[in-house]
Amino acid sequence: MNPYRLYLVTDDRQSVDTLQYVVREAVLGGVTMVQVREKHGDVRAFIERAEAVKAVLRGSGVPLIINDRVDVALAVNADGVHLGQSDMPVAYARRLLGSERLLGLSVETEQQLFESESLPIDYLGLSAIFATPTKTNLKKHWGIAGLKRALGVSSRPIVAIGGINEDNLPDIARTGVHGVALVSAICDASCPQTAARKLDGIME
Ligand SMILES: Cc1ncc(COP(=O)(O)OP(=O)(O)O)c(N)n1
Ligand SMILES: Cc1ncsc1CCOP(=O)(O)O
Ligand SMILES: [Mg+2]
Repeated sequence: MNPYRLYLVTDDRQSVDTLQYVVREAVLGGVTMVQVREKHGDVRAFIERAEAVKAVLRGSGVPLIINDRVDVALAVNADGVHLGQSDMPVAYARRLLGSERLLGLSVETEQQLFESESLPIDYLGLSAIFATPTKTNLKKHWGIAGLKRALGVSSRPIVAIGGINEDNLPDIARTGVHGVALVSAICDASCPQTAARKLDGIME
């Protein structure tokens, strides 16, 4: 099973109850991986919210990934970490995480894409495919052409992220990309389960 196919990234503006509801429903709808992304609270709140998601995921077989923070991932015994270009360097993270946990890295430029080939990571987050209100401090929009180029260059699984929804997903899926990561298309949906199921159907 490809764990990257439909990758939910959580919305840190949602309450813990909503967070748990969204994750539970999204898993029922076919999400294959969940990342807890917290950009505003303190580390204590991050751990509490990660534990809340972990409780929902227990027994589902869906891996729990922590955004940005290796310490939080270790504290809650998560399945992996997703790092950005200004987070802990991946060589340090890999040493702390060991070889079993998943380690993902955001790639925002062609240069970073080439450099990533020699890094001890499991997958790349190609950031961002399209403009998105969810994250506005983006270096570049790869578009479909950039995604195809990256797939031709990288030997690692690629997860496309940024502005992806059910309207543009068919074009992305046709590139053969390993997975797509989404925040608003699932977290803001009136029924996250139905949304995830539709997106999963398109990825198939
Ligand atoms: C799967 C995935 N890909 C890219 C990102 C973006 O990470 P980063 O560039 O570190 O930005 P923040 O998410 O930390 O704002 C991601 N989170 N997940
Ligand atoms: C975390 C992140 N990294 C690059 S774009 C993005 C946000 C994706 O959110 P959405 O799926 O709502 O566009
Ligand atoms: Mg980050």
